[in-house]
Parts: sequence; structure tokens; C-alpha cells
Amino acid sequence: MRNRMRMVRLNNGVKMPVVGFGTYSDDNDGEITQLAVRQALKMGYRHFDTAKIYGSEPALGKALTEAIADGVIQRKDVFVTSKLWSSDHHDPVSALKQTLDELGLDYIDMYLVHWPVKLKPGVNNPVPEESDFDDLDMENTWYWMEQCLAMGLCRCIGVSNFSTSKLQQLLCFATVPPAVNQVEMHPMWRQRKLREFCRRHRIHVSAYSPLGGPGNYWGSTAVVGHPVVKSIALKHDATPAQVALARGMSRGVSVIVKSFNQRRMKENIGAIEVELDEYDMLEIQRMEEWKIMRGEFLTNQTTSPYRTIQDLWDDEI
Ligand SMILES: NC(=O)C1=CN([C@@H]2O[C@H](COP(=O)(O)OP(=O)(O)OC[C@H]3O[C@@H](n4cnc5c(N)ncnc54)[C@H](OP(=O)(O)O)[C@@H]3O)[C@@H](O)[C@H]2O)C=CC1
Ligand SMILES: O=C1CO[C@H](CO)[C@@H](O)[C@@H]1O
Repeated sequence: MRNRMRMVRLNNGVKMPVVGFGTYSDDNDGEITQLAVRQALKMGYRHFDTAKIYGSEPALGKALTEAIADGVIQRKDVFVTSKLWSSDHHDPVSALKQTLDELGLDYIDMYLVHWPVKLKPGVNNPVPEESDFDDLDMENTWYWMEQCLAMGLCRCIGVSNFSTSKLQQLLCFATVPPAVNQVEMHPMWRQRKLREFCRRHRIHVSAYSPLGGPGNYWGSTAVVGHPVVKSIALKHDATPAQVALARGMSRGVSVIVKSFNQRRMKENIGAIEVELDEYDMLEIQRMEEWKIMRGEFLTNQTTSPYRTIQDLWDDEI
């Protein structure tokens, strides 16, 4: 196994590994996912990210259960994140119990509200129809997220895809503040405003699509193919992906990166050892910004609480 995984301490004292292993893939092949997770464990990954909507909970669960049974890891040494899908806002406790069944675990480490969007019960389409939207009552959703925590079904609760103002509203009624906000972040979408707000309120920012999600149906090669990122990589004898990941981690952010290819999995975890200098940081700061995951599919003029992507992300897009 590689050297010990670096950890961040969350606002509730729980420690989370800074590199997370993403399990979203467009084709969601259970056997490939299960094998990749087993390989990832061998390489030293200790944080796994899934969601009900990915369909990857069973494969992740099988790989973890097998590794625990084989004595490769103990349950307490892995950090598992999953997410409340938008059609489960009416009953987060039952949704999390279902997630635990899928994973074959007694608890998960982190449970996130996937989007600030509520869909009607039973809608499991990642790209909802206009008639699928329901009225979001985030205070009620959060109350039940807090109950999940109180019942010991998870160790931490948090959110995902929340803008600064949506976090601000949540903090007005939260008894337990979110430990994490998982959002898109990479050298071309740097989240300066959100990171500053989260720093002040002790909410940890976790970066999804830290490479820009090349190969995903919504993703792009713009980040790993960017000449600035490539030239910094050359200078450090690193790869563009390692530069993107190292830049995220140097900003106090954790990174959730997905690869099911052994070479790239090793490359990505190796980013922990890549150190960028102030000059590299300035170069990246000067890069043009582009939000790749825009979430248009969650906006519409009639039934969504967000008519436009500006309503969804507030002034952050
Ligand atoms: N909360 C949310 O709303 C969201 C959460 N997520 C989570 O974050 C995870 C990561 O985000 P994701 O969107 O997958 O994007 P990433 O930025 O991690 O990119 C993943 C893609 O990049 C390829 N790749 C991986 N490593 C390298 C490398 N070193 N060089 C070049 N290409 C590489 C992968 O292909 P290959 O497998 O062939 O290597 C895959 O196609 C997801 O799996 C999911 O768990 C993602 C999106 C939204
Ligand atoms: O995490 C994610 C990955 O894919 C989903 C769509 O298929 C997104 O909704 C999402 O935010």
C-alpha cells in the first residue's frame, strides 16, 4: 500500500481522506465498478463516492464487503459517501436505509443532499421531465437529514451543488450545519466566492469532476487538455490530471476523481505528492473560467424552482 492517505478534519471532528474515488460512469457496469474499487483499495484509496442515482451502490458495497471479509481493510478505515436523490426529499430516512441495504453496510460516513431540487417520489430519471418537479422545502429535508445523523445511519451530513446563497439560507434553520458542500471544481471553475464563504462557515468544499469529467456525457477534455495545465505538468514531470488534482488539494479542498483504468487510478492518487509553486498558482488563476456541469436539465419555466441556470447557481455562473 502507498503512504498514508492525507485527511481533512471536518467541522464535526470527523476525518475524511482528501482523495475520494468517484464511481459515476455513463455505462454503470457493476462488474467493472467492483473490480475498480478492489484495485483502488489496493492502491490506497480510502474514500469512495457513490449516489443512489449512479446505480453504483451495489457494486461498491460488494467490493467493500469482500475486502473487509478478506481482511484487506476494516470498515472503520474507509470513508463512504452517498447522496439523497431528488425524488427522495419526502423521506430521507427511508432513502438512506435503502442505500445502506444496497451497500450492505450498517452506516455510511457522509450523506449528501445531491441537488437543491425536489422531484416527485419514484422519479429515478437523472434528467427529469417538466411534470416530475415538486416544491422544495429544504427546511423539512434538512430536518430529516439531521434525523439520519441522530439515528446513527451516517456520521456526517452535507449538501452538493449548493451556491453560496443556498448555503446561507440553509444555515438559517440548520441545527447541524452541513459538513461538506460537494461541487464542481477544477482549474477552469475555481469557486473562489464559494470557497471563501465555506471557509468562514467551516463547511468543507469537496471537488467533483476535478478533471472536468472528460468522457462523461456532460464532461470535457478542456481542463486536462489546457495548454497552461499541460505546461505546468511538463515543468513538474507530472501529468495534467495530477496538476488539476494537486491544485484542488492545495486550496484545502478534497477531490473526488473517477478512473476505472489502473494506470490512471495510480496517476491520480500520485497527485498527493505533486507540489505546485506560487507561479503555477498564478498561471492557473489567470485561466478563463467555464462551468462544465451547468444543470440546465434541472431548470424550466413552469415547474422547477429555477427558471434559468442563473437561478440555480445564483450569481455564481
Ligand atoms: N455531486 C455531484 O453532483 C457530482 C458528483 N460527481 C462525483 O465525482 C466523481 C468524479 O467526477 P467525474 O465527473 O467522474 O469527473 P472526473 O473529473 O473525475 O473525470 C473522470 C473521467 O476522466 C477520465 N480520467 C480519469 N483519470 C484521468 C487521467 N489521469 N487522465 C485523463 N483522463 C482521466 C476517466 O476515464 P477512465 O475511467 O477511463 O480513466 C473519466 O472518463 C464522480 O465519479 C462522482 O462520484 C460527479 C459529478 C457530479
Ligand atoms: O452526480 C451526478 C452525476 O450524474 C448525474 C446525472 O446523470 C448528475 O445529476 C449528478 O449531479
